[in-house]
Amino acid sequence: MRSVIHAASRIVVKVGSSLVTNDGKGLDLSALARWAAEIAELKRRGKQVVLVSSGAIAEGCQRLGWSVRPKGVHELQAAAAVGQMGLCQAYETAFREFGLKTAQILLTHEDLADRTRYLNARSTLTTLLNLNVVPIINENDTVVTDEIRFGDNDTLGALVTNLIEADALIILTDQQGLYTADPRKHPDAVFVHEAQAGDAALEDMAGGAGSSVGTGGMITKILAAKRSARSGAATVIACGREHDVLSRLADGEGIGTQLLAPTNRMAARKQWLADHLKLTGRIVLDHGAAQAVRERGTSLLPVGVTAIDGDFLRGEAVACVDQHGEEVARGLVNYSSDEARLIMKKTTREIEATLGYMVEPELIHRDNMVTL
Ligand SMILES: Nc1ncnc2c1ncn2[C@@H]1O[C@H](COP(=O)(O)OP(=O)(O)O)[C@@H](O)[C@H]1O
Ligand SMILES: N[C@@H](CCC(=O)OP(=O)(O)O)C(=O)O
Repeated sequence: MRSVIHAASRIVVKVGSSLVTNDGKGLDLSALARWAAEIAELKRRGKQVVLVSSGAIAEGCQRLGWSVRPKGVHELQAAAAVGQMGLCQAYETAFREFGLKTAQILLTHEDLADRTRYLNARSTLTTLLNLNVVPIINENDTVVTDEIRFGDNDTLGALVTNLIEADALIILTDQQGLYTADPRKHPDAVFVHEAQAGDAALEDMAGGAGSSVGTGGMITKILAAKRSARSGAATVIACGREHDVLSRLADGEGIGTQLLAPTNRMAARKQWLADHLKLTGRIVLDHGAAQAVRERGTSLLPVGVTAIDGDFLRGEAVACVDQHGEEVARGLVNYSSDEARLIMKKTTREIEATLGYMVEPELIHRDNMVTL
């Protein structure tokens, strides 16, 4: 098995809390120095690298002298604020050794869910890459509330992979990769060298976090691979403690678990829609409309809509469901929920007569829609 990393030119590397903080015992500075050396080597080979690093909360707890991770959101946020300083200082120092500049980017779910902020984040990241800077990304833990958290950085890594249309996501963790079951609990579990990202069988193999330091476990890594595959990016899950892991992957060595993506790449705009986690409403389609959207990817006309749930504005993202409540598609609406309620079930000709104007004949244009 030859590693896909050999041919990848833009790579997102995610390092988990369990590695960065040496199982919660403060930042593992020697590990950070090793990854900096390896990333510098990848850059020397002409690859662009974005680093997604966890560890702020664990480092913050260490600095605050808290031996047990607190449960309260505000304590966790305070710990993240303290720890993020340490994390950035450590990376800045480590990369400076190799003449590389770093940039801190803290993202929230909302930054990637909003079209304008998403495009801004993408432009800033690609500008930094063109300036030969290593962007170091973490979740903006201090401002997010529970409902909108990525929670684990595997999901964030996948969204960043899609955001910058990277060729590959490398998730470094404390295991060699994916096993058929959690090796901490099942020592006889078998190692999985290669699979298709999105294969449902993988989700059954993967369990939760093995330590009290990590948050997602293997399941979030498998789901991150599935998400990254939507933009055509492959994912490699490998052990961050393995000697020269990144350079060996770049040499083509088949270490870790390789999760392959289909070769056709979804257009960036549709990809963004698929990642648009925050939906503001629901549109119920009649049988014919659901079939047309599902099978032929057509635009959604008001005439095919039987109900509107929720309050949304023009341009917001909504789910399109069939009569059984099953999600068929997601898309950006051309009309607000108030307008949509007035024009649903009506033909194109009736839109202007009802509203006094017509923005577009479609409620959702197919260019702004992704079928699921
Ligand atoms: N099928 C599996 N294969 C490998 N590891 C698994 C599996 N299921 C659960 N795990 C657990 O997932 C852990 C890695 O996830 P996590 O602790 O969240 O680390 P990180 O901080 O790197 O994200 C492993 O230590 C392991 O115990
Ligand atoms: N943003 C958090 C990281 C969350 C987390 O632990 O993620 P993971 O490394 O996937 O287990 C932090 O920096 O502490």
